[in-house]
Amino acid sequence: MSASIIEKRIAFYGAGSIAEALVRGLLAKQKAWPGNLSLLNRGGKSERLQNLRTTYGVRVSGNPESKQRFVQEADLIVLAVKPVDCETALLELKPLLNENQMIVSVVAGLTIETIEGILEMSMPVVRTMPNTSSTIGFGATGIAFSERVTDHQQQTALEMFESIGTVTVVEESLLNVVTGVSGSGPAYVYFLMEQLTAAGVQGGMDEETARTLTVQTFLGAAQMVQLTGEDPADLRRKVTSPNGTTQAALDVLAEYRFAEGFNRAVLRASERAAEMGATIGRK
Ligand SMILES: NC(=O)C1=CN([C@@H]2O[C@H](COP(=O)(O)OP(=O)(O)OC[C@H]3O[C@@H](n4cnc5c(N)ncnc54)[C@H](O)[C@@H]3O)[C@@H](O)[C@H]2O)C=CC1
Ligand SMILES: O=C(O)[C@@H]1CCC=N1
Repeated sequence: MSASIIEKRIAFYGAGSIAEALVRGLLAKQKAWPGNLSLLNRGGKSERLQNLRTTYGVRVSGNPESKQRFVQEADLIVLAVKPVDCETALLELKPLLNENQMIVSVVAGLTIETIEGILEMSMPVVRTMPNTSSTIGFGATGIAFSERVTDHQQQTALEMFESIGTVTVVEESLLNVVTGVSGSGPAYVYFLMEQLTAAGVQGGMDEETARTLTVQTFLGAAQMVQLTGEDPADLRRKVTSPNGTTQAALDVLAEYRFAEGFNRAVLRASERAAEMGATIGRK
């Protein structure tokens, strides 16, 4: 059997933000045919599903019968519902699955053991933590495989996520930390961008000018790290003239214990992933 992702039929169980990000990324990179992708949601003819069909040309369904058919026909089932909806979703999937298919979960905190426990069958399970930048091919995904995943299936899953960004294979126990760092990470970056723009506006700039300067600053800084290979701490020191403006700003951040707060925030996200995961299947 071919490992190539383009030949696979993929059913996304849950048609929310991350499912759309993955679909858009795969289609943009021509790693999937729209006719091989189905986006399945709860509820009948929702406006969201119709929009997804119109925008991407994919198959969509919120109707239990056609949802079942799309799942049964699929090679890969991407579980993309909120943690709170996982148990119900897995119980709906259970009678429809066979061992030649592969489950690819993107759910924060949900362990391979919990998935296997709810399904009560030995399916190949891939646990991942992508992020929404996958939409534009700049995703960062952490990935771990259950013992049942064959080498071929690993290649298929890796190809899927490599086509929309970088992929890092990790021990499953690290995936909650991956969630804190890169799964939730884009939100921290957007938050910083919001603050930088707002400060520019407060200083007297118009919104557009502040936003243009902010976006280019983030793009430039990320590219500097990637293209020079230099340590961010060294690059930071090069911006920071002794007793200059940057030092003055960093002193204020230290006064507000920004580093400590930020570190706590990321670790709290990881903890939260574990907490959410622990509630699944314990009803
Ligand atoms: N949004 C993000 O940046 C990321 C999210 N994730 C994970 O992806 C999962 C989904 O997150 P989002 O896309 O943000 O959520 P979302 O709320 O946008 O989408 C979830 C979708 O699942 C549907 N759904 C719920 N129960 C269902 C069922 N039984 N059958 C079919 N569809 C059902 C809902 O109607 C909703 O459209 C979460 O578990 C989250 O941890 C992972 C990485 C990044
Ligand atoms: O906020 C959340 O729970 C999800 C997981 C990673 C990003 N969004």
